[in-house]
Amino acid sequence: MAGAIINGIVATGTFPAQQIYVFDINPEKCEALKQKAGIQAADSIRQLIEKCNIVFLAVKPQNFAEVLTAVKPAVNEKILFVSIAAGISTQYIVRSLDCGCPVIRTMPNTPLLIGKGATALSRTANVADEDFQLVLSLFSACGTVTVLDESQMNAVISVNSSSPAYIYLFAKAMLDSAVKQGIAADTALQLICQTLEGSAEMLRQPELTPDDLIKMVSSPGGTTLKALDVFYEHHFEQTVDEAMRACTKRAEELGK
Ligand SMILES: NC(=O)C1=CN([C@@H]2O[C@H](COP(=O)(O)OP(=O)(O)OC[C@H]3O[C@@H](n4cnc5c(N)ncnc54)[C@H](OP(=O)(O)O)[C@@H]3O)[C@@H](O)[C@H]2O)C=CC1
Ligand SMILES: O=C(O)[C@@H]1CCC=N1
Repeated sequence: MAGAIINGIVATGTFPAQQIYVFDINPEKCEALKQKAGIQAADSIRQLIEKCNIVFLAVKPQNFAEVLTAVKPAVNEKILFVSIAAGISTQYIVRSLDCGCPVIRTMPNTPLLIGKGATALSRTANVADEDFQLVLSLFSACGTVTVLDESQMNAVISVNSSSPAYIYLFAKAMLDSAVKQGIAADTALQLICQTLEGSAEMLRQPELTPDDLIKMVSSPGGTTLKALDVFYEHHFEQTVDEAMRACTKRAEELGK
């Protein structure tokens, strides 16, 4: 994800590459990011903290304790932290650093790689408006941004951030079925992608609800109703609800 964010920021010229530093515990990944995006590499977390006044925390939630322990000796209240980690609260970051640093908690998604991300953000009360606007502009350079209360930041993972995986799974299942029914995979993929894009655009029409849209497709006595019958028989909506709640539960566990 760090790579996706850096590439987005550099590609859109939102921030000069020479002013961006990266540190990854794996020197090869660090070098690859440096070469690909034309940015600088720091030798250690400490050096990174000393060079930067906005620090993105982009490690897995399981690595947060060790990273914050390494950050703590060099931290000061002027550094703004931007976390992209699932489940990690701003309170946890502030408490671990034992410093009243401003913190922005974000939840981006992988379509950010192609400038089509959807990022949710929340902030601690001491984040300056101009700093928040700057971080909003970094993410909005690679997609849309939505500001939420932090209390919603675990649940939103299931909505925008883990959800690309459910959509890819659905697309894969459609693709497999299309191939089994004799349609060439590349043809089916094009049709599925255009259908997903078109359907998303239809969902954006404020006067049409998802139920209205389902009705528009479902001719009486026709094919769609037969397909929907199978989905309902297999409790499709309940399955999606259970999956999204499992996602949120895992975020809560990761934050403990
Ligand atoms: N993937 C996604 O779609 C999304 C991910 N996120 C969040 O982004 C974060 C990163 O996820 P993702 O990019 O998938 O994970 P990755 O494992 O790909 O990236 C994290 C990187 O941090 C490195 N790392 C581990 N420990 C340290 C350390 N102590 N100091 C410096 N670097 C370290 C890892 O190295 P190593 O591999 O050796 O451990 C790895 O290269 C997570 O918190 C996740 O919740 C948020 C939204 C979407
Ligand atoms: O699977 C994960 O934990 C991360 C967070 C959201 C998307 N990927």
